[in-house]
Amino acid sequence: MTEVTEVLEIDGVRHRYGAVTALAGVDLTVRAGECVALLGPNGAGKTTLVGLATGLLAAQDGDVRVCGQDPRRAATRRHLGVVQQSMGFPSTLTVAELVQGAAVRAGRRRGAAGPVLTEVGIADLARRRAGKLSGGQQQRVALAMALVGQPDLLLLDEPTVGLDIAARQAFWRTIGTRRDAGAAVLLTTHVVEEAAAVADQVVVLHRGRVVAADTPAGLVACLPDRTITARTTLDDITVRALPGVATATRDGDRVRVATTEPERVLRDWLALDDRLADLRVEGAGLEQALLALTGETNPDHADHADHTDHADHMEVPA
Ligand SMILES: Nc1ncnc2c1ncn2[C@@H]1O[C@H](COP(=O)(O)OP(=O)(O)OP(=O)(O)O)[C@@H](O)[C@H]1O
Repeated sequence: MTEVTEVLEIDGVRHRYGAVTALAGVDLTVRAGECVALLGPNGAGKTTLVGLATGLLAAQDGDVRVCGQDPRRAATRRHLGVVQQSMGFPSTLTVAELVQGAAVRAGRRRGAAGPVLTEVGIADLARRRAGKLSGGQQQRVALAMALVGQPDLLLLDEPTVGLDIAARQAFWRTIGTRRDAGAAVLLTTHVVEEAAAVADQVVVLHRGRVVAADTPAGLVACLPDRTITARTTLDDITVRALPGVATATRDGDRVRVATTEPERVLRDWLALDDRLADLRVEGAGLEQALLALTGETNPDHADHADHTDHADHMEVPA
C-alpha cells in the first residue's frame, strides 16, 4: 500500500447527463483506515460519484484524485478494489482463474489468489465456474477480486445485497481487517443500519449535493428526538401545521412526524382525527435523520423502520 493519508479526494465535482444534473458540486474525502458511507435516496448521485472514483466516468468539472492521481489512468486503478452488485461473470472461467486474473491486472503474482480465497471463505469454490454460482457466492468472488490487489481504496456499491446474515457478517469482518491494515473504504448502501454500524462518517447526498456529513451519532444528535407514525385521515399539510411538529413525511398510507413534544402532538392529532390508527412512537435513529435531511420517503425505508429495534420504542394500540 502507498503512504497517502487522503486516499480519495473529490473537490467541487459536477456531473451532468444531458439535461440531468447528477452532481451539483460535491466535496468528499476518504482517509486511510476510514470508512465513509454515502447515503441518499434513489437518484441522489451516489452511483455517479462511485463511477468518477473508479475512473469509469471522467470528471466534467472539479477534481477527483485517488492516492493523489487521476483515476482514469490505468496505473491509478491498481490502487482500487471495487465491489458492485451483480458484476456478471463469464460462464467459462473458474473462480481461481478470475481472481488470478485480477491479481495479475493489479500487478501481483498469480499465487496471490490462494490466500485471498481463504480470507473471503471461498477456497472450496476455487475450481467452480463463477457464472454458475449463486448470487451470494458470486458476491464473495467479487470481494476476492477486489481484495487481491491489496488496494488502498475499496469502493463498495451496495455490496451486501443478496448476502445472507452469516455472509454479511463475514463480509464486514473481512473489510474491518483490511481497514485496520490501512485501507480506505467508500460504501454506498440503502441499508441504513449497516451504514450506522460500520461507517466512521456518513455523507448524505440529495439531488447531487452533500446535505450533511457527520458521524452516525452526530447526525442523529441534531434531530428532534421522537418520531410518530400513524395512518390518518388528515392531509400532510394539516399534520405539518400541528404545534410541535418539526417535519411530516408520507410513507404510503401513513404519515411520519418528527417532534420533541410527542405528547402535545398526539393530543392535538387525536383531537382532529378520531380515526387515527396504527400509531407508533419511536426514538429517532439514523433512518429518521436521513428522511429529515432529504425530506423524502422511500418504501424500502418504511419497511426497515417497522423492524428497527429502538431502545425506547413504544407501541400504542389503534
Ligand atoms: N447514464 C445516464 N444517463 C442519463 N441520466 C442518468 C444516467 N445515469 C444516471 N442518471 C441520472 O443522474 C441522477 C443520479 O443518478 P445516480 O445513478 O448517480 O443516483 P443514485 O444515488 O446512485 O441512485 P440509486 O440509489 O437509485 O442507485 C439521476 O437523476 C439519474 O436518473
